[in-house]
Amino acid sequence: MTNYHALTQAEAVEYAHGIEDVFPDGAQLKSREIGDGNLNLVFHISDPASGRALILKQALPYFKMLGESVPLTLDRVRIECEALRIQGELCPNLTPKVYAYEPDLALMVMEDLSDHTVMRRGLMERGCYPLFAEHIGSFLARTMFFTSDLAMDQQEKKLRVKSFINPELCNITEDLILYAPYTKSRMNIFEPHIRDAVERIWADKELHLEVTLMREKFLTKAQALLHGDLHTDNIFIKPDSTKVIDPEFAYYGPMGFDIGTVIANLLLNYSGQEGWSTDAKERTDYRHYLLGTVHELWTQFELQFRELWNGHAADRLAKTRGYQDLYVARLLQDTIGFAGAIMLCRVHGFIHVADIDHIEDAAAREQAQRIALEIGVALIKRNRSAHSIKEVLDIALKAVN
Ligand SMILES: Nc1ncnc2c1ncn2[C@@H]1O[C@H](COP(=O)(O)OP(=O)(O)O)[C@@H](O)[C@H]1O
Ligand SMILES: CSC[C@H]1O[C@H](OP(=O)(O)O)[C@H](O)[C@@H]1O
Repeated sequence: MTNYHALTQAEAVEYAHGIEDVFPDGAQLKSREIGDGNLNLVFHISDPASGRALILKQALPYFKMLGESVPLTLDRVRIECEALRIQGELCPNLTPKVYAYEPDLALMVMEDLSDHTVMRRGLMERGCYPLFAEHIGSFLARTMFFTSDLAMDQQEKKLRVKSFINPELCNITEDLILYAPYTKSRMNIFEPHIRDAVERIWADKELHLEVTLMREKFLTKAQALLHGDLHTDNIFIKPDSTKVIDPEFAYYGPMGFDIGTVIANLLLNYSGQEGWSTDAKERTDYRHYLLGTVHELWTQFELQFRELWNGHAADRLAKTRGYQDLYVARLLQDTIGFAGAIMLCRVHGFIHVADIDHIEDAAAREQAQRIALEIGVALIKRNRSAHSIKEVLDIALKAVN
């Protein structure tokens, strides 16, 4: 990438002028850098006169949140664009349109989704999204079924796996989610008031074995093309629309990781409710809504996944009696285990979530952290014996009662 340099606002505007069919000729464009994520520059470029806008996202060759001394591959933009292309073909209404990809500058240009809300923010304001479970169930079922060996020619799938080898970003997950939280690593960041709970996690050998088995799956199970980072900051939402962004962590991995990430983020918000409302009924009602969404999400996913399997499976053994049931049962177990691991790392690991960290009252924040740790540990320990999504709801209810 010899021509690579990080764009200035003025260069971003100039680049945006060249994108066809978005802005009228001679538009006076404005630019704002809105990148509040951990890794990239994001410019919002708009023409106030026509009301049109686009997003220009550029990767930096290092971890934005850690500084220039910690390098990070620019190849992640290729991965993100290619994943968005595949996801866009399979779920056109659930992904942003991509207008341009410029490998030399490690940038992409896409549809502006500012008319949607970032889902984490929406949940923190107790928003309800009646179509979310169906939409995300469809996204998960379609993107994962059609990229798996169930639906693809096995030779083509292997080439796909090769083009989504994403070692540096996978390494972030392998270390920060599936290793450090179980050790006295300096990558763990947590408040002193939960040290006793964290030390119990560090000492829990039964838990460590379960996480080791899940880590093995993440390292070795090339089951489907995953989004790889499907948390609620990467979902844009409004009552009638859901859009999934930012698949730069995409790789071929175990399907349960993506489903588990969505569920974990709903349960992290669930854990933080004491911090967001002083009204007990309001908290209970919203928790009820969140658990209903977890249940409906899995139900929708399972329904749609089975329908796709029955209508489109290409693998010559896919119709083997009992295979589909066993496959779905194992998927649920993986989902539950990964959901638990993602919850723990977002409480005492390196990267946290605003649903809990932004609670101002220290006692309410501590309560939220303890609830999330309790649910996370219980989900991980249940992963290999679980038979129903209802077990997740029971674990979550027990933690707040
Ligand atoms: N298509 C989009 N429309 C509107 N805002 C966006 C869009 N893509 C990203 N953003 C905003 O830019 C910020 C960072 O985006 P993201 O892709 O998550 O970057 P990172 O990969 O660094 O986390 C977030 O606030 C996100 O909401
Ligand atoms: C050290 S980066 C860790 C963290 O950052 C990613 O978040 P995002 O790109 O959405 O800001 C991802 O969740 C990783 O776990």
